Amino acid sequence: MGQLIDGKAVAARVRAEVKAEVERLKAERGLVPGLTVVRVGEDPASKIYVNGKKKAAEEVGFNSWEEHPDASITEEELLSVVEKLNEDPAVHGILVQLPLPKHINAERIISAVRPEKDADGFHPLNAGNLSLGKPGPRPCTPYGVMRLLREVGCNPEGKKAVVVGRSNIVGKPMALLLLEANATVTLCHSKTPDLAAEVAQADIVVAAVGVAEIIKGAWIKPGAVVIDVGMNRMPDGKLKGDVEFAAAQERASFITPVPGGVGPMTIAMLMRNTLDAAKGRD
Ligand SMILES: Nc1nc(=O)c2c([nH]1)NC[C@@H]1CN(c3ccc(C(=O)N[C@@H](CCC(=O)O)C(=O)O)cc3)C=[N+]21
Repeated sequence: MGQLIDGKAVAARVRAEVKAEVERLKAERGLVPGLTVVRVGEDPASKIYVNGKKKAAEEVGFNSWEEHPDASITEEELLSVVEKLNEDPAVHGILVQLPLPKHINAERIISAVRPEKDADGFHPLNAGNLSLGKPGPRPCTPYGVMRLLREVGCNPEGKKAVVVGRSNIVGKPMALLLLEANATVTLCHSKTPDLAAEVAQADIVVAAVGVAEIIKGAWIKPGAVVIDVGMNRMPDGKLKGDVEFAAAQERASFITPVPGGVGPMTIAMLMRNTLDAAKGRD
């Protein structure tokens, strides 16, 4: 029976580390990191996340602001909101909450954020730096997954890692981070002919598909570490992951729950990226 990976507890530890560094930054340089979240219109799922972020920012001692324009804002107007934040020296981290309304080209907005202030690690320059193995902000969810692996003593080096899902915000950067950590990485997606056979090879499985319980417990190699990034809202309001949890836990050595696994880490790593932006990276 696999051990639970307590994402809430690890996230609290990350926040405590960030908090200690913020105190030092304040004392030594009189600098308070600032984070602004831009949330366009109303999206109920986004609200939970933004509230979690606000609480975390407060806890670690950041200045934290929210810009909340109406869904009717034009692309040009939103670009000038981003431009204003780019120019504001008190703002070290900018996060533009996705998804954006359909009339706005999200790619254009993300590219408008100054790469140094890109708290999400979504800017093309930062995506490029990740793929080149150069420093820079890392996408918060895969960055958090790497931290969870470390916490349970799972060093990816020499292991077979299978990532399911190839999104630009989770799957692709996840594969790159695991590769950087010297895993042998397979990136699976909707056109993968035999997903079960791929997953069955994996010492580390990262599920980031967005389909409830698509990864069956019986596929898991005994002793594998299973990380579930899925957050699927069921009709009863409960959250379910991408992994068939109980059956997978039978075989795994470690497994993340949903909720309480990867989700809280995403927010904690956002704090880490913002702190690093305020410190100035080299
Ligand atoms: N630019 C941008 N960056 C993001 O990182 C981003 C985004 N847009 N848009 C929305 C998604 C969603 N997201 C979540 C992160 C953590 C939890 C989280 O902490 N979830 C808790 C449970 C929450 C619950 O119970 O509903 C958990 O998994 O334990 C949720 C959602 C970040 N996102």
